[in-house]
Amino acid sequence: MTGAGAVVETAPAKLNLTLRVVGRRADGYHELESLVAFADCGDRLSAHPSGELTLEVTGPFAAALHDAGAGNLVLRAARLLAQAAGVGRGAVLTLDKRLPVAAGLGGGSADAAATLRLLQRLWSISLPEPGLQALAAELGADVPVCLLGRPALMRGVGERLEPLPALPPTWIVLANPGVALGTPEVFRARSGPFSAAAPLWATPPRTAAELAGCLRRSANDLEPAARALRPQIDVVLSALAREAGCLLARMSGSGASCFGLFATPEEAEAAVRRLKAAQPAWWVQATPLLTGA
Ligand SMILES: C[C@](O)(CO)[C@H](O)COP(=O)(O)OP(=O)(O)OC[C@H]1O[C@@H](n2ccc(N)nc2=O)[C@H](O)[C@@H]1O
Ligand SMILES: Nc1ncnc2c1ncn2[C@@H]1O[C@H](COP(=O)(O)OP(=O)(O)OP(=O)(O)O)[C@@H](O)[C@H]1O
Repeated sequence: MTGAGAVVETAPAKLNLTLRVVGRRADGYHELESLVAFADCGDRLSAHPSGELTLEVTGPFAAALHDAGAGNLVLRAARLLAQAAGVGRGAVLTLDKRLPVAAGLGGGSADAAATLRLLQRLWSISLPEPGLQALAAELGADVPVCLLGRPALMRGVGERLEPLPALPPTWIVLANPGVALGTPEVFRARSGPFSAAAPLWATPPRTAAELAGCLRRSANDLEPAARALRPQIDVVLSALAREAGCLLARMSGSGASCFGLFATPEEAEAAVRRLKAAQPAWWVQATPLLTGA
């Protein structure tokens, strides 16, 4: 329930459909080339007008979020926006945490981006797009793409975004084995040569099967390091790949969440039923891909 004057935003899960690590900057951050898209499931954020800035976290993954205080990305985004826009007001914020935490689905980044959108509405302000994107980049590498919120080719450390034409209708099964994995740990553990940048496709894919075919030409370069740190990822990937109709199984971001690509909701939902029965402790969801159409 949201009361009078409340505004609501969704914070969709981010998927790295491909992720190439193409270099490393002098400051230690890695240069990436990643096809990013979003799933139609995520956290929910609501806000009421108030003089103070407060945050309450609810939902299935509230307890997994160790920092619901000042360090939370929602409050950091709110303070940054208020400062940049010269706003003296606050908000009573409620975050319904439905995405697993430290899971490769960009939950915190999606929440930060949703906060920027939500509070602009609540405070009746509209920052110019470049200024807003700069605030997003200050909050985290994945926040700019979450602010864009549509399929995009992400380069640099996440600040160079090329919006893409709509992707074909596709169903996603998300699976997380219930083990957290921190992004810095995975980047530290990555070894081996950097990938070369590569074109995504000659012509945009028209079906889920064609999309899977294009994605197969790239990988998630963070997968080997993440799998070595959390062997449960191997179990998730092979379980997804065995499901009837699964066109591609891959890890998202720095893990440990993985996704399977399906052409139909029936196949995706049947896979979820079987995976939940076999692995009751996993978080498993079927959801459409947000195609950007
Ligand atoms: C792996 C991805 O999720 C792919 O979309 C992102 O690159 C990570 O995005 P994020 O979680 O928003 O990352 P940040 O919170 O900015 O960075 C966390 C840490 O990950 C490492 N990091 C992050 C991004 C990047 N391109 N290179 C890095 O080496 C850095 O050690 C950094 O201190
Ligand atoms: N609102 C938030 N939601 C989730 N995590 C948050 C939030 N605010 C701060 N954090 C912190 O951010 C860290 C990363 O959490 P998040 O769920 O965004 O990871 P992730 O899904 O692996 O992100 P990415 O895909 O961007 O690497 C955690 O250590 C978490 O405590």
